[in-house]
Amino acid sequence: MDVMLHSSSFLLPSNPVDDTTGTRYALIVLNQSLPRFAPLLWEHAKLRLCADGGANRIYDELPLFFPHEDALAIRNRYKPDVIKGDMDSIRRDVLDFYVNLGTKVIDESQDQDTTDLDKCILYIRDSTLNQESSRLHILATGALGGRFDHEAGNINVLYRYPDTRIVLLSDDCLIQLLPKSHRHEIHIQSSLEGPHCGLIPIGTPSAKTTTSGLKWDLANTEMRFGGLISTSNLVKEEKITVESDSDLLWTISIKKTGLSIEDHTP
Ligand SMILES: Nc1ncnc2c1ncn2[C@@H]1O[C@H](COP(=O)(O)OP(=O)(O)OP(=O)(O)O)[C@@H](O)[C@H]1O
Ligand SMILES: Cc1ncc(C[n+]2csc(CCO)c2C)c(N)n1
Repeated sequence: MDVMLHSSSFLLPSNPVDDTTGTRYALIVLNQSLPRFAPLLWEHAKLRLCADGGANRIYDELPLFFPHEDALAIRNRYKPDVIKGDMDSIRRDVLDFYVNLGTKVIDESQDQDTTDLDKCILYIRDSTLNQESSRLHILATGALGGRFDHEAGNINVLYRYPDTRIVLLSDDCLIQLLPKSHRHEIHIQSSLEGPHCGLIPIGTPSAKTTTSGLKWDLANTEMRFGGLISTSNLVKEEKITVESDSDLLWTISIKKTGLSIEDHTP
């Protein structure tokens, strides 16, 4: 079984690991408050999308990260490549502003069966930047800590596209899928993330999960809702390994320190 490597090095101001592994990112801004590390993710990303009302967040909140600079200059500098969704949340003034800047707008108001996040994932998967030899890793901000139906829809996207590397982010934590098809090695950026973490068998129960590097490791342990699931676990080592007979969600806390704008402004 192949090993899949995971690292939250996209949270690092400079990206030495990704410079060597060549990982390329696409960013999706959802319609919730921007996390404090939004400018950093923006700079790392090769492709930047706003899901419908996410564009309002870029317009309204990005200038607040740069209180000493002109708001218009910031809005011009942080231009999304694409705004996609059912367009029921983006404001008219915001839409007009980005259309004038040359952002591509894709109105899919006819599709009321998939979420705006879904629509953005499909755009990235079909993008010419998403080459077979080097797939884009997708980071989605504002995915957690809001309305529960939206959160569940966001998590469902991880299961809809299990072959696409997607990380859901909030200010406080991140979530990603660990497909059962691989063994997983998670390299912990201990200055930026942890120690709280969890392994959650949300889609289907797991008869056997085995881990190393956690305070409460699992050894061929069963996990299921209604029984044991691994919440409030703690990272003990720099490398965590996970092997399971089910797809699992991995979640880890993001530290409050070391990720503010002052720490990375070029
Ligand atoms: N409170 C929230 N919690 C988590 N994710 C959210 C929340 N609000 C929005 N999102 C995410 O941002 C995307 C765009 O948000 P937007 O508000 O434009 O959606 P929407 O389709 O208008 O939602 P709705 O009509 O259900 O309120 C959503 O598809 C969802 O992925
Ligand atoms: C069973 C079922 N439940 C809810 C919706 C509604 N819905 C799901 S995604 C979406 C788009 C949000 O931007 C909307 C309105 C549906 N179509 N089918």
